[in-house]
Amino acid sequence: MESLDRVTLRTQGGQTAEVSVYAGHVLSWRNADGQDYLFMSKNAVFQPPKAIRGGVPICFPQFSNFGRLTQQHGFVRNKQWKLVEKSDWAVTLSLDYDGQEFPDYPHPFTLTTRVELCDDVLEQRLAVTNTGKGPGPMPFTAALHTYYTVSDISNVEVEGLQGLQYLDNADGRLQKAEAEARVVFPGEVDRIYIDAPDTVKIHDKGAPGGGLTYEVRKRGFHDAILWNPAAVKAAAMSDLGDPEWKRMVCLEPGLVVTKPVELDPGATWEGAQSLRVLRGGAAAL
Ligand SMILES: O=P(O)(O)OC[C@H]1O[C@@H](O)[C@H](O)[C@@H](O)[C@@H]1O
Repeated sequence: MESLDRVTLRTQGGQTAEVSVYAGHVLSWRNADGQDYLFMSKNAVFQPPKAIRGGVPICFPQFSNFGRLTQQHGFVRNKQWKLVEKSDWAVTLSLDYDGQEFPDYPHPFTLTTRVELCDDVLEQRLAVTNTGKGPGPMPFTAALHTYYTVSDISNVEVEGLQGLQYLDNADGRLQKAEAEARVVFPGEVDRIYIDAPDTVKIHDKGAPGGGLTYEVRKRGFHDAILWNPAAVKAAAMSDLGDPEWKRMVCLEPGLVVTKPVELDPGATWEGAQSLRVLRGGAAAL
């Protein structure tokens, strides 16, 4: 069995984040009381090449089936990455792809992720360089597939998506308009919001201590995916049991539909997300 090397980041205030070298994957983000803001399934499998169910899987060079690969969400979440550098509060990991393993993706690239923990903010950057050793421009889609811990999905409202167009994965990818100021989860929700704003908030009214808000800021990623599988789909997932699906919601900065990227040889693209937890009056529940 390959080992799943982990790096632990710490702030002076006592927050921690664990990052796995396998998959370049943020596994946890805990406050000083040990509360994990990122959901990790009890049934998650930490055995390469399985994708890890929870934390922040990186979907690249393809989100879902938006691309030519047969692997849902691409292949970097199933690969061993390299540790580039680390300090108490930041880590950089990278993955080199030589363009050989997947005939449908003959584009060599270097992918880097940097995770920084600073006071109450977790920042994650993703950068990709087309090495120029493949055939011309490199097409890709991507997402930071972030799983948040919630008290119960029935307590969750997502703010910032009203008026946007979205592709409804739970309804044949029909394009629809979001009418709600606060999106709720009466059943399966699996949507790609097109050209989403750079700040979206997840309100969890049932979180201990009077509720909390996850403030998700993104840059470089134009779209945002919102996902909760609900009972029927969750039952079909061996690494997400019942009632665990009630304790998670995914909000994923994505580069999927708006302005698809064709990265020129030698060029670099960079995107990032910055996560913060608001409580009390700041949470505006
Ligand atoms: O089971 P996976 O491959 O990790 O994917 C989980 C989900 O990821 C979401 O981003 C997709 O929108 C869903 O359609 C998908 O089911």
